[in-house]
Amino acid sequence: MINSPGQHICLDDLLSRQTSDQHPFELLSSLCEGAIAVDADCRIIWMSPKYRQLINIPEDKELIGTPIEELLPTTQLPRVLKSGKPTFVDLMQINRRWCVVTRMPLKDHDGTVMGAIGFIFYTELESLGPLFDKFARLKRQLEQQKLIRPSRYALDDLIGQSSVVQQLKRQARRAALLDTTVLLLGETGTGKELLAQGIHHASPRNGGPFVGINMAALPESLVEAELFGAAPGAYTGIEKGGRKGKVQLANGGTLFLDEIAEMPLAMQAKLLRVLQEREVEALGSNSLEQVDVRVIAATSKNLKQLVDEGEFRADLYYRLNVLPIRLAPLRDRKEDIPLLCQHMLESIQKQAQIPALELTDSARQWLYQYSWPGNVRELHNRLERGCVMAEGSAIEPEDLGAFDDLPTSETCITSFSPQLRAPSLSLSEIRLRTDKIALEQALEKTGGNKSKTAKLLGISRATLYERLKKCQANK
Ligand SMILES: Nc1ncnc2c1ncn2[C@@H]1O[C@H](COP(=O)(O)OP(=O)(O)OP(=O)(O)O)[C@@H](O)[C@H]1O
Repeated sequence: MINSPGQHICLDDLLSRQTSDQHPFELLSSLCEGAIAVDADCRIIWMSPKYRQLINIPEDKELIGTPIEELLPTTQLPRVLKSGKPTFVDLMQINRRWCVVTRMPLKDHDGTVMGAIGFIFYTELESLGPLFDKFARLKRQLEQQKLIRPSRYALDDLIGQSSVVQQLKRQARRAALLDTTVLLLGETGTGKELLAQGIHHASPRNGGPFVGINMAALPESLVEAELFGAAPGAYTGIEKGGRKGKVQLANGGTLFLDEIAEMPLAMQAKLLRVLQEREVEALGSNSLEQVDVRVIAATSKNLKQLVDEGEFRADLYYRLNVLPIRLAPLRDRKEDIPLLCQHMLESIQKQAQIPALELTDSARQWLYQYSWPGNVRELHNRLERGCVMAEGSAIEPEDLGAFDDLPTSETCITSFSPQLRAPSLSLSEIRLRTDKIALEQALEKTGGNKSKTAKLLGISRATLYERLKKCQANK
């Protein structure tokens, strides 16, 4: 999605162009595959005939005044209204069809947002085939390059004010000055790779390469050649002059071995030789090559236990465990969450070029009480999701997926609602009935006001309309 803050359509200018036989919006509509306009309350004020056809609305059905979310629950026009900023070239699914859309705010001469208009430019995405192909090619290249990762981060990029993070940075700075092997221990997503890059960056080796390899991402048959290289003729298809392994590529710098516990036992012996003798023997070669690498290994597993179970070589374990550094899980340093959120939201919004979005108080509270099994990576992913799902100018808990994994409230409701006690009900039927009871009660409380009902239930208006529709369809 691309957007640009300064662009909008001036409603007054548009209306002044009205001729007796042509509505001003129709002029715009002739330029595209369909268009829809809403007022400042998000109610439909106009829809082009082509748009009607696309969403299968009969010509004689009156739509003026209908809240757009009733018709299109996933519409992004409310967001454009709130932010006052356009979004250019976004993909949207309308009636199971992907379309390229552009949305613009409608403003008066004073710059007040009076409404918003959405245009569909392409419904036949085949014409965009070359663009999708290019995207797929770049994605493939990126995935291949994930095996060799340059050092992009310094220790200052490690965000956190908590005493554990401050201590971690001190340990890392000391480790950077020594040239010994470092073993990073921590759950997935705690920042082990980030720390490895930071250590390399702060070390005297920072002029040399940082070569990362993820042992879990390599099929066992490729490990030897990828890691230690292959001599010419070692196997069919090998390059003429042989192939350098990651160990040779890291010469003079740092080799980061991620998920070291996944390294096959036979390869562990070869790695030990690199650590002890500083020499490497390429696959199919009978000569040894001197290398000067500093190894930083990382694991989320209990390596000592793997040693006891015979899954990991004891001698390698002791060689790697010279300087162990443990990274705390996010649930043990929740005081870092606000600062992490601030940095991550800024970077996500800058990268996606979307307007700034705040977290609501309830979203902040949820972030604080959640247990974070996926640690900082999960926090980043949830914030990214929040930026995509949020409909207004703030991110709500449900935009972060707060309720996705929770057992639904039916377990509580069944205890007091006799309608839900029938033993023959399936879980989805119970869920549907629970939703229905909650919706009916909330609508009654708010006198049928949908915005207030959504707020009361802690869901967006789009979700409310979606649930109402589902309940109606399953009456
Ligand atoms: N303290 C931190 N400050 C800023 N970003 C962080 C921090 N910790 C982790 N991240 C970010 O979280 C994501 C995951 O971090 P990283 O890949 O270093 O974790 P990991 O422990 O190596 O995970 P895995 O074991 O699954 O490979 C990355 O995008 C990283 O930049």
